[in-house]
This record gives sequence, C-alpha cells and structure tokens, in this order.
Amino acid sequence: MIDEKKIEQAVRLFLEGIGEDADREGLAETPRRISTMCSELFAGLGQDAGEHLARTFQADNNEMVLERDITFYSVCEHHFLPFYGKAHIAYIPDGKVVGISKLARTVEVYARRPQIQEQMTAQIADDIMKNLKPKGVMVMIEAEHMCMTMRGVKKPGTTTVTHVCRGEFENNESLKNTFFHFIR
Ligand SMILES: Nc1nc2c(ncn2[C@@H]2O[C@H](COP(=O)(O)OP(=O)(O)OP(=O)(O)O)[C@@H](O)[C@H]2O)c(=O)[nH]1
Ligand SMILES: [Zn+2]
Repeated sequence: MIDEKKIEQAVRLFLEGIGEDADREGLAETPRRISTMCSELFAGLGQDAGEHLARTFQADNNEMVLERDITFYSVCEHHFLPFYGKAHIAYIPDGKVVGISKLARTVEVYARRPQIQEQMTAQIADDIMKNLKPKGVMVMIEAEHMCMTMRGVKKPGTTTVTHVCRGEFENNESLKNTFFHFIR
C-alpha cells in the first residue's frame, strides 16, 4: 500500500535537493500530486493477477488464442522514468479459456510497479501458466525506455524486444512462427 505522507515528505526534500523553492505557488501542491499519481502508477504492487485469471470458461476449441498490441506504461526501476509500448500474449488452451480482458489486466498488474522489461515479460507468462494452466504461453513486449531517450545514451526510437516461451511454445518453432505471423 502507498504511504502518501512519506511520498509527500520525500518529494518536498527532493525539490529542495534540486535547488527549487518547494513553497512557491507552482510547486506547493506538487508533493500531493505526485503521491496521488504514485497510487496510480504503482497500483500493481498490491495486486494479484491470479484474481483476474481465476475466472475461466470451458471451451472446446484448443487452438491458439492471441491478444496483440496491449498498450502499457511502466516505470523502470533503475531511473524511475517511463518505459512503454505493446505487449502481445498467446496461449494454447487446455479445455478452458480466460476472459480476453483478463490478459490485459494481467499486463496492468505487472506494468504498474517499478519494473524491468525482461522480468515483466516472464511474470506475465508465469502467472498465466500458474492460474490458467494452458498447454503453453508466449509473451512478447516491445517498448521504448525514456531512460535511454531523454537522458544517458540518448537514442530516441530504439525499441527493446523481449519474449518468453512456456510449455508447448518452448521447443516448437512452428508455434513460435505462428505467433510472429499473427502479431505482424
Ligand atoms: N535489462 C534491462 N535494462 C534496463 C531496463 N530499463 C533500464 N535498463 C538499463 O539499466 C541500466 C542501468 O545501468 P547503470 O550503469 O547502473 O546506470 P546508468 O549509469 O544510469 O546507465 P546509463 O543509462 O548507461 O547511463 C542501463 O543500461 C539502462 O538502460 C530494462 O527493462 N531491462
Ligand atoms: Zn532506466
């Protein structure tokens, strides 16, 4: 749970640290605004994706389900700058499917916390394997990291692509190629 008072105190100290006047009109409400914003940006910290993924439906069709272009915004844990992009999720059902919104909700749970992209990719795949128990899962994330564009090495337009395969996707090139075909 977010401790709003602590965040407000920290932001005030931070403003002083960068040489700002924390009491000037434009900044006076900023500690409160940032603590409210943190409740939104880091909402995933108190959440369990299993709550969403537990609502399953019986389905006779065990063909691959793919949800692509799930937009997300996260924050890199090294610099606390945004990274954002698209997640693509495919799974092969084993007699049951999950409501399509629940895949996007799972992305939200893991994006809304301090993250690194590789870990987020694996966490989404592992949670779907654990809760839905499909025959296989594949997750790909394509993202731009602001810590690489507005500071540091400054390379705007660079996209980082990560992917994770679980179950039947692990050693099956044909399934992986179907995934790549569908997301393009
Ligand atoms: N693997 C991975 N690295 C990330 C992610 N987000 C940010 N980074 C990188 O984390 C690294 C942190 O490197 P450090 O050398 O500790 O920090 P730094 O001196 O600020 O690094 P520079 O960005 O190169 O200036 C940087 O290379 C970032 O680009 C991510 O999601 N995954
Ligand atoms: Zn970073």
